[in-house]
Amino acid sequence: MTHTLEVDSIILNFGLRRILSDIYIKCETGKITTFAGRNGTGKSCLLNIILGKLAPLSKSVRIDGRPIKAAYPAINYLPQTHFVPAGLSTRRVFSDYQIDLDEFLHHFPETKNRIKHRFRQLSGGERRLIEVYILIKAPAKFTLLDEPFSQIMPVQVEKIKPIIQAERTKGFLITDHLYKDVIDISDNGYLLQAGKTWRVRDMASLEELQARGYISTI
Ligand SMILES: Nc1ncnc2c1ncn2[C@@H]1O[C@H](COP(=O)(O)OP(=O)(O)OP(=O)(O)O)[C@@H](O)[C@H]1O
Repeated sequence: MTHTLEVDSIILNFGLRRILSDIYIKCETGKITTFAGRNGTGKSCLLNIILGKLAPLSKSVRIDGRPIKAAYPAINYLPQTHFVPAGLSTRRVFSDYQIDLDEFLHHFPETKNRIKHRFRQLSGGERRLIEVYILIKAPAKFTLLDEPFSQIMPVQVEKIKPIIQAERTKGFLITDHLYKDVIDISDNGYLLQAGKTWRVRDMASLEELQARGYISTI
């Protein structure tokens, strides 16, 4: 059965400044949805509204047509900042989140010698890789990934993309400035500009994103 996450009727102001006003996003299980937009347009704010962490003047967040009272456990979220407690041993991180360490090492054998360290002893990129992997694998109907590819080595980004694609029971909503990587795996997408979302009919052609000035035509 396909599940649907829909967001609309959002009005968000900070002081006199209107950040979000004309929003519609639909995310379905089995699909990867890109949520693009320039710095400061309000992408993280919208993700936080979906999660119930930020209260706008109005909002409607629905799963299968019904307004949700709480995001957890249906919706998981990868923030831009590190979320795993740094004092844990790296092995403990995998066991606490109930994620198969051997499978992770199968995908990323280059990290094998790093697993014996505490999480805080890993580099920012190594921590980010593990946090992204945990969120991709953790059970949820919908997973919101805020900038999952930043800080991660390009060769590892190439490995992460098919891992996301393989999680076909989930719906992913992904924002990332490395738009080529997200578009590469996305089924549909939206562009946030001037407080409004625009549905992008054909992400792969890049023409609509160029026409709206999100990416350069060169
Ligand atoms: N608590 C707040 N008070 C006032 N302004 C805020 C607050 N939080 C965010 N903003 C402003 O709202 C705008 C949208 O912020 P947001 O972080 O959602 O942008 P973004 O699209 O996620 O940016 P980026 O791509 O750089 O992460 C920004 O101009 C930001 O400065």
